[in-house]
Amino acid sequence: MATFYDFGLHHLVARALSDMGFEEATPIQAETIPTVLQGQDLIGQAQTGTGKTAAFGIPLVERVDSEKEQIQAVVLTPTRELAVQVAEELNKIAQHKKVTALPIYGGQDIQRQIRALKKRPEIIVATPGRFMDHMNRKTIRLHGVEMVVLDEADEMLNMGFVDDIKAILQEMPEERQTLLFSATMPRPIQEIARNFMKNPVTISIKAKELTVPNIQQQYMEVPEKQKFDVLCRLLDIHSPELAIIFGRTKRRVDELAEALNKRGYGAEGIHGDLNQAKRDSVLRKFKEGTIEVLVATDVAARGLDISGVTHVYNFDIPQDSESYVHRIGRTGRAGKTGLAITLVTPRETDHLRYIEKATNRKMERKPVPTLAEAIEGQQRLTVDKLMETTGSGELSMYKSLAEQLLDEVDSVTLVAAALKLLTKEPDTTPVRLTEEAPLRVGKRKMMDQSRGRGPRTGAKRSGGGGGGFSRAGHGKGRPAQHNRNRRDWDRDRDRDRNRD
Ligand SMILES: Nc1ncnc2c1ncn2[C@@H]1O[C@H](COP(=O)(O)OP(=O)(O)OP(=O)(O)O)[C@@H](O)[C@H]1O
Ligand SMILES: [Mg+2]
Repeated sequence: MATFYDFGLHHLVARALSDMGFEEATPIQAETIPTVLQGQDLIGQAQTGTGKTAAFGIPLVERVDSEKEQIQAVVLTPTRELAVQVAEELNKIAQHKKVTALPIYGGQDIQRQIRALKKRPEIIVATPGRFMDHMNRKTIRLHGVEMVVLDEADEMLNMGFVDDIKAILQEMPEERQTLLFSATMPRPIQEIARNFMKNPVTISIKAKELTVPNIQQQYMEVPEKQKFDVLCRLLDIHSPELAIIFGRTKRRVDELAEALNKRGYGAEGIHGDLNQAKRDSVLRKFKEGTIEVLVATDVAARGLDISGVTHVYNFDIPQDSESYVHRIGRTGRAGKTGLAITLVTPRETDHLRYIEKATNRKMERKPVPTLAEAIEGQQRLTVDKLMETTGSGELSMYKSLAEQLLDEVDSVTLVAAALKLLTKEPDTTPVRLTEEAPLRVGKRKMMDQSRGRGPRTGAKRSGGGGGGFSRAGHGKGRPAQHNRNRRDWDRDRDRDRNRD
């Protein structure tokens, strides 16, 4: 394994990595850092949670010159939260070198961003919509840009973003270095990418499967009407430290979060229709553990690195295999283990098979948990808490009371009553969830797969075609069922573009 000293990094960068607890380079870092340092264009693919951010972040910080006082590197990300997170990681790598990474994204006060830009940060991490806004206002100067990174490159080059990306890249100096990173890099996207890269090398960490082995993958076949009760039972059984539940649409996420709260779970939703202050506060509460359950659309599927996420539940099966890979990749990061469970209605099993085929990994079928198992799970949790408290040694003020009580009731009855009080018993409060139509595999998708091309990406985006990078045929094979709710798909990227 390579250590960071092998790359000949500036000692201030090496020191920062050691402060961050990075000892050895991950495989994608070991393979890409020397190439990126040489100035080569590159497409980097490696599984979720394997350190792609630092794979581009280290050479970026290494190569920018703090004396130059101009923007020298730009990283583009598909969501605002990811822009913030990537900027944070870059600033950690840059903590000892006098280099700053500034996040620029929609939903944040633009005047504040303009003031921050005047301080001449060396690196900008941005969502495309707000970045274009600054380009048009001429509040961002790009003549000094030497490196551009598209994080989540396949998502960025999907139809919803490609025109923006093209417009942004046209404003950049020709002789720049362009880097693309993602855990999924479908071939059509790589072909698009070649249009604006110079002889890129592709570095792909060889793995039999697209997903990391430390995520246990399971599925359950459940009729639509029973999905919510099953989800509640699963939460009771697993008592996750932190869990993300993915729903198909924004409405679905709102309804799920409300329903979970009614049943006594600390949950909040995140999606692109919420204002940024709300999105920020929900994510902050989740990271702090104030809420244990984050209900999300695909807006939270990519890139987010939140430690302590032990479980991912696909309440609705994701519509394409890329979405599946990224969603479940929110757990099992940096070598940790995780559990991902997908609920699938009987009519969606073909769709599940398509995902399995595309990821080259079978999900383990599990029976639907029973009510008894849910109760048992909660009881176990209570017992654990109780036993932990017996060891805490701060019970003196309760002991005489306990002795008094034991004079009146026998010990078994007393402990049983305490257990009952402490246990969250299954809650059957009625909830309202609008039913979703089953997601079926499109004919085209199946055909692509049988021809060995893998599924197309970009089916979920509507509009935005043309612009040189889009390809004929995009958007045609969308399963009919998708159309019904299309306006409700979380198209956060469009909001970034149109409204900010
Ligand atoms: N060399 C390293 N040693 C220890 N930890 C590391 C190292 N490199 C990265 N990490 C940590 O691993 C975690 C995952 O990294 P990162 O978010 O970059 O993954 P990723 O490959 O971009 O995943 P995704 O595909 O989901 O975006 C982060 O918490 C990061 O700080
Ligand atoms: Mg990443």
